[in-house]
Amino acid sequence: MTFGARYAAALSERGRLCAGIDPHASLLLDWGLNDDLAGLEKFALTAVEGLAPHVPVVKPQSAFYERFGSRGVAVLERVIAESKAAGALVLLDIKRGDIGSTSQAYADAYLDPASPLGSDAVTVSPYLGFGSLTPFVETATRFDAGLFVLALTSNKEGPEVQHATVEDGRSVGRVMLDHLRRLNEAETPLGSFGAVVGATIDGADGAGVAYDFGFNGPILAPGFGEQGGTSADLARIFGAANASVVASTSRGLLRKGPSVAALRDEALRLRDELG
Ligand SMILES: O=c1ccn([C@@H]2O[C@H](COP(=O)(O)O)[C@@H](O)[C@H]2O)c(=O)[nH]1
Repeated sequence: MTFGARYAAALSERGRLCAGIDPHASLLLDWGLNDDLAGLEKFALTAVEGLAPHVPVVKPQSAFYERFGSRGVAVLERVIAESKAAGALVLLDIKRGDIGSTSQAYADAYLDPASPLGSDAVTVSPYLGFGSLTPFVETATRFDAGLFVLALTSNKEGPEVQHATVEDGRSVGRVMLDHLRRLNEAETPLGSFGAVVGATIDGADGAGVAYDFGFNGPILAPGFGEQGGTSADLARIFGAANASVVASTSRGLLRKGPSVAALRDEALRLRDELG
């Protein structure tokens, strides 16, 4: 089953919340844990226990595990395995992108199910040119995995690059969405090539022209919660494409811990709010 098909099924079964599992040092301390390897492990696996059985997608942010070196990465491997076992799709947030030959090694590391870090999907950066992502696209296709391409990010600095225009007048963000539209053409129920579009953006390019998010692919909307994005913003930005959006929250949700029940209850509350 393709990633797009698994994603569509997961959203119809579990709603549209993506749970970010980001072990910030400050959150570890809030949970009464030390900012060390044992604290990381306790935090991450508690979050998995509270969230992964209930949400369609979990999104561990690799940086927070890499902070602890190889032993932190071993914790990330457990987060991936245990989240999958709980029935969630794992979207590993790595934002990788490089020349093609190196991209192939990243794709092998993160998309091959036989790899210890093999995930259902990863975030990738197209800013070495969309074509540099070809090894990711081919590897994702081979393994029925997915990609989420940074198109219109949630941070305020993004428009400097993403609203810049190319020769034919399209903004860079629109060019990325058009590439995804081509990759997802004719796929049912949904293609496997998604976009990252912040829940914080205003929905239009620098010239005020609204973006068309009907590219037949999954959409990850980070910035929901802590960064200010709301469910009303999602409806306004995405219109009919909102049905393919998972709204991603990390800190806002994780602050409800360390109680497993409180994490679950907040995830279910947000799921209901998102509709
Ligand atoms: O445009 C983007 C792309 C990715 N992110 C990531 O999402 C989470 C957001 O965490 P919050 O605590 O809910 O703010 C984090 O892992 C970012 O690296 C993003 O925020 N914006």
